[in-house]
Amino acid sequence: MSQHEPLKVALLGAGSVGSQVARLLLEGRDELAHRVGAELELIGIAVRNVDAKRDVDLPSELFTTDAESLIARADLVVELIGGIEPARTRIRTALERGADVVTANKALIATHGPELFAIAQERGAQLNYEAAVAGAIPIIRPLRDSLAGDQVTRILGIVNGTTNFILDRMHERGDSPAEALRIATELGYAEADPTADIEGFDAQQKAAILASIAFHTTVPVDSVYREGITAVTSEQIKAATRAGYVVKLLAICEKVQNEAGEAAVSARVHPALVPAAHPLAAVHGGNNAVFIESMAAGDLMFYGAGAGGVETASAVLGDLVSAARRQVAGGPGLAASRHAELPVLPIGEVHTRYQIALQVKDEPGVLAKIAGLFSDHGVSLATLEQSIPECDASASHEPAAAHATLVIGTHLAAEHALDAVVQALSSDDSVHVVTGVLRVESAA
Ligand SMILES: NC(=O)C1=CN([C@@H]2O[C@H](COP(=O)(O)OP(=O)(O)OC[C@H]3O[C@@H](n4cnc5c(N)ncnc54)[C@H](O)[C@@H]3O)[C@@H](O)[C@H]2O)C=CC1
Ligand SMILES: N[C@@H](CC=O)C(=O)O
Ligand code: NA
Repeated sequence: MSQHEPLKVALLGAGSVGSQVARLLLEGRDELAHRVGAELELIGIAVRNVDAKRDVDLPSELFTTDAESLIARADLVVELIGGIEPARTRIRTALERGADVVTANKALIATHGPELFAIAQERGAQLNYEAAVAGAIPIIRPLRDSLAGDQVTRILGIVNGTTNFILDRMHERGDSPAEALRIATELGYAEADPTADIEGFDAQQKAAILASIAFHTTVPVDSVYREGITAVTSEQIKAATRAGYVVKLLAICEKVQNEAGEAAVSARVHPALVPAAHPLAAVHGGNNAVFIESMAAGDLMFYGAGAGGVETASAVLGDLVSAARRQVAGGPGLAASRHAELPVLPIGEVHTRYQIALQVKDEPGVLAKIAGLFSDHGVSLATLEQSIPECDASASHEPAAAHATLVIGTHLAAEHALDAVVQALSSDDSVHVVTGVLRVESAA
């Protein structure tokens, strides 16, 4: 590993996201050091009350109420206190010192982004904010970097996990909005003041950030039309369901033409009916999804956890590692780290489930024999479907074809074991032919 000095990381805030960032930084210290080329040393966590009870057990000596002196010693500052002040002043101080900053604070980026980016640029520092929009989902970087050569025409998405959770609960379980919000808050999805979620302010800030990046334009938060979900009733949800729709809080950012036919930007956030068959209708709980339409790439879709402490911490750490790599390398850093050098499994050692179709003799004892061939190789059967071809008596005087088609589903098995079963089946005199093997894949 490189001999680069450890990089000092100051964390501001130890709430839902901050405490998870601290935990992942401490638990992943060695691995992160390999990825960065230097240790990421968590030098302290600035909080309001060092004795407050927290969900995550963190070393008490890390806590301080003196954020200023922590920032003064840091190479990288992670701001996770939220809101405008003192977050804005702390980030300004850090950037003015030349430290890189990572934040999840969409309220701040949407309202004071230009001022902070200007300081960052002037001081040669980075201000990363992937977690500010759609939590764990990589969306800022793809929009800003990967699509930098394309023309984005429209963004349509669910960008607030709390309201998606509430609407989903109202729709799926008939929960009251208040009960659903209580659970969303317990799960760490809601803002410190959940009015930001339910009245659509949070989604409005995210829409302003997305539209600004996508359309290379300053999109003030107040120019984004906003309606929250507080006026959505369970009767409306039921009526929407009957008509084949689902109610979702959408953020829609578009490149349009104004009445004079000139290019313009429109951004709005409001509840809307989405057809039940639309992919957005299948976004449940605290998840988010963002569709991007662009001239060259066409349609792209991003989906995943839009809220939650540990999920959001993933995006924060990604930003942190990226900034730290630049500090170590004096540039973008490693294109791809290879330090783990794990063995790559041959296909025979891969475990999956299988569906095997075969034609067998239609006679007594065959099924038991075939089941035996599977169990001889340690492959256990999950499903078995048998069909016998119908015989058209008027077309032929021959006896009915004495074979049956079997479709067998297995539980998880190693590929080499499955190969052995197929070989055994192929050479068994009860089997006419193994007609096909498909692997059955599903989410982990
Ligand atoms: N919770 C989530 O799912 C997501 C949150 N975010 C953003 O991440 C940031 C943090 O959010 P959460 O962790 O959920 O909030 P939180 O309310 O759980 O945590 C904020 C913490 O900062 C502390 N704090 C407030 N003022 C402080 C100060 N002056 N100095 C030190 N600590 C102070 C609070 O006591 C609290 O412990 C916010 O900007 C939020 O919008 C972004 C994406 C997802
Ligand atoms: N409160 C926000 C948290 C993530 O940005 C949400 O519910 O989406
Ligand atoms: Na994100």
